[in-house]
Amino acid sequence: MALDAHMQEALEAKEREVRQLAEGQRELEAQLHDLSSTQQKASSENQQLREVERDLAGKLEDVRGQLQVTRGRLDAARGRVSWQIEEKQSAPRAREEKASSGPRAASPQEAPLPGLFEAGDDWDQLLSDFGSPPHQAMQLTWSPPPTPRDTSGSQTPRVVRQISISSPHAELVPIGQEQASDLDGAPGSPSGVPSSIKDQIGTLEDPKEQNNSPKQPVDIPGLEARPQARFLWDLPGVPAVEWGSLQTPPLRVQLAPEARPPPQDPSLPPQASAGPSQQFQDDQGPEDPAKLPSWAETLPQEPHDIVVSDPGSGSQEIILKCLQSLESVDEEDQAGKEAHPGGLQEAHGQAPGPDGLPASTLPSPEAQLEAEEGDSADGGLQDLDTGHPDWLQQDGQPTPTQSDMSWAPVEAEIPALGKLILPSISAPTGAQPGAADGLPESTPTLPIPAELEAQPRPLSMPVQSEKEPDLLQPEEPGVDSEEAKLPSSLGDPTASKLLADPDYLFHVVFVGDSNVGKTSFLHLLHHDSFATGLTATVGVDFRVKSLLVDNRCFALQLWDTAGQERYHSLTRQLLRKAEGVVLMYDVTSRESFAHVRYWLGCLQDAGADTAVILLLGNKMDCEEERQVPTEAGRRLAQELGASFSECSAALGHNILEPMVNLARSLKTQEERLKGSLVEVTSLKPPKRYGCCS
Ligand SMILES: Nc1nc2c(ncn2[C@@H]2O[C@H](COP(=O)(O)OP(=O)(O)OP(=O)(O)O)[C@@H](O)[C@H]2O)c(=O)[nH]1
Repeated sequence: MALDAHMQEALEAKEREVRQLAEGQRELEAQLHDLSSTQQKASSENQQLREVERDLAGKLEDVRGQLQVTRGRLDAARGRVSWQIEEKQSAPRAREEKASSGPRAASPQEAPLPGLFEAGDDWDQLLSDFGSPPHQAMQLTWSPPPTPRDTSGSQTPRVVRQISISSPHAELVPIGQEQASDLDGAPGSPSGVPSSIKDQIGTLEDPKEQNNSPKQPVDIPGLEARPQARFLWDLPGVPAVEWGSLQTPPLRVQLAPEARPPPQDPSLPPQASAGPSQQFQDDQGPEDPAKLPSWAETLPQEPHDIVVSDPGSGSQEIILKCLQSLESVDEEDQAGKEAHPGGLQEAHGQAPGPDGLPASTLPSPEAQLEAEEGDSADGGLQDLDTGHPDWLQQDGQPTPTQSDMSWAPVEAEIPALGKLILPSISAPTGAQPGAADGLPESTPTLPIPAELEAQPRPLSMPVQSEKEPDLLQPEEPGVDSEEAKLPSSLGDPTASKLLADPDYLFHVVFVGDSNVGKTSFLHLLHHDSFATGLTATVGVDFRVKSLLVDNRCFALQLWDTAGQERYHSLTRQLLRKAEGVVLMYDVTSRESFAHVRYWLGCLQDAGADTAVILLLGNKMDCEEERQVPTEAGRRLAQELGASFSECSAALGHNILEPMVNLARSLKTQEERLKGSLVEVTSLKPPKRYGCCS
């Protein structure tokens, strides 16, 4: 019985436990239910949040796109407005200058356009700046900003090249008249620069000083008035024969003055570190505008002249301005052509100012490119040959032309040139003492332009003076001098003929991130010297390189674009006409390599699908800092269907060879395209005429 009673109690206790457990289970189930409903709510909220996020991202993207468009428009508007302001201001300024006695030194205060091209531009502020008349007369010059060295500021732009554009005309004639009696023929002294001008450009006569001095904008009153001036590609009514013809007055070469560097402005951004390239700049000590290249200008006296002061930048300023006024130019140009074939002032409704170039004189790059194409179709390639003196260096002895006889009277006889061929102009040996004399590298130094590039009609490019020591050819590995060479001499009739009538002309655009070395590469290609302290490219620049490859003369019009983002829209414009594209990256910068795809996208956007692409990794001399293996470059090139090469602009490795290969590829591509064109046309049914015809 006792056992039964115990059992009974135990059973009851168990039952109680079971009941408690069941209750606990119910509670837990209830909690679970609560939790799952909470979870459901949370997940639905999550879902909503995700949708909202997606919405916001889309809107953000839209806003970004709009911002970009707005930026582009502001950029274009800013360019136009600044030009218009300059034009308005230039007339009174010119009068002031005439009234003032003595040479007018470039004033750093008045040099830069307000805030132009600064990274942290407040666009509204800029526009309002442009909208309100400045207190000081603005001049057609951009001064380089002071360049305090700060290696930490890698994103800040390097010194912006100084730009000066004016349109001399009215006062060029007296200058030209003075010229005959005012040539000193001294090395480094440009021919045809009247003493008055020389006075104003101060240190011009001393080539060494020229090398050691910073580039300064110099306002030469005598070179500013040119009511009818038009840009090179836009010279209606100008007989082609006038350009480069030996019947025309000789080119006048004007070396820019070398002046003191502008006072340092602490508000301006420090110069960006160039990464591995720093070593080259460090050699120079604290960078100052002295490293900016000295410059030269050669002006054809008739009938339209453009003065561009920026060594090594060729037509950069002109093109930049053209691109800035892209939107308005076509109509205005058209109107101007109808109303006033000699110039575009009327189209703008502006009185011709003494030194102002109306904005309408700035054709779009497209117009320019088309003009060039038209010209080449019409009259061969004469106008595209810059007369670049590369071919003069075959024997290491530049041959002077009529234009530079006063510079280097002993060098050679004046070659007989084809009537449309503007002679190449070589600078005297003394023009760049640094390279030739073996001056220490620490001499401030930008490669002094000793080459005068001439752009004949209608590309009446300013002629630049830059020295071209004969370094490249011998150093160029892998390039057979028989296969790839520059025409030897203007005195050589074959060379002259080739230059006068190249077999091929191609537009090649160099693109790539800022600092990868595009300008350095091109500088080396043209001047056979590595340019230290180069400034960041502004807008675009172009030169023509003549190459003799496989017994064919190639004129490569090489466009150097600015890697800085603010100029990408300009680059995209150029890419539309590109036949060849050099996608350059820096082997020490993974980022620049990654951006190759971005540039390729730009190329595709521009519709230049048939362009021949060369992928070029620069700075291969910086092996220690290398971030992009050669193999990666090769693979990418394979993927893109591009040719590939690595080079070093600093050492001069692989400079000419890739260009030679590119020329060959361009030729092949052109032949291929021509072939397909023929096929298409031959498929056309013959024209049917009416029964009466
Ligand atoms: N070590 C080394 N430095 C180089 C080489 N090529 C160029 N640099 C340096 O790289 C820097 C940029 O060169 P740039 O030629 O101005 O570069 P870029 O691509 O034209 O730049 P943007 O004009 O801004 O587009 C300069 O400081 C050059 O001295 C090279 O082959 N080796």
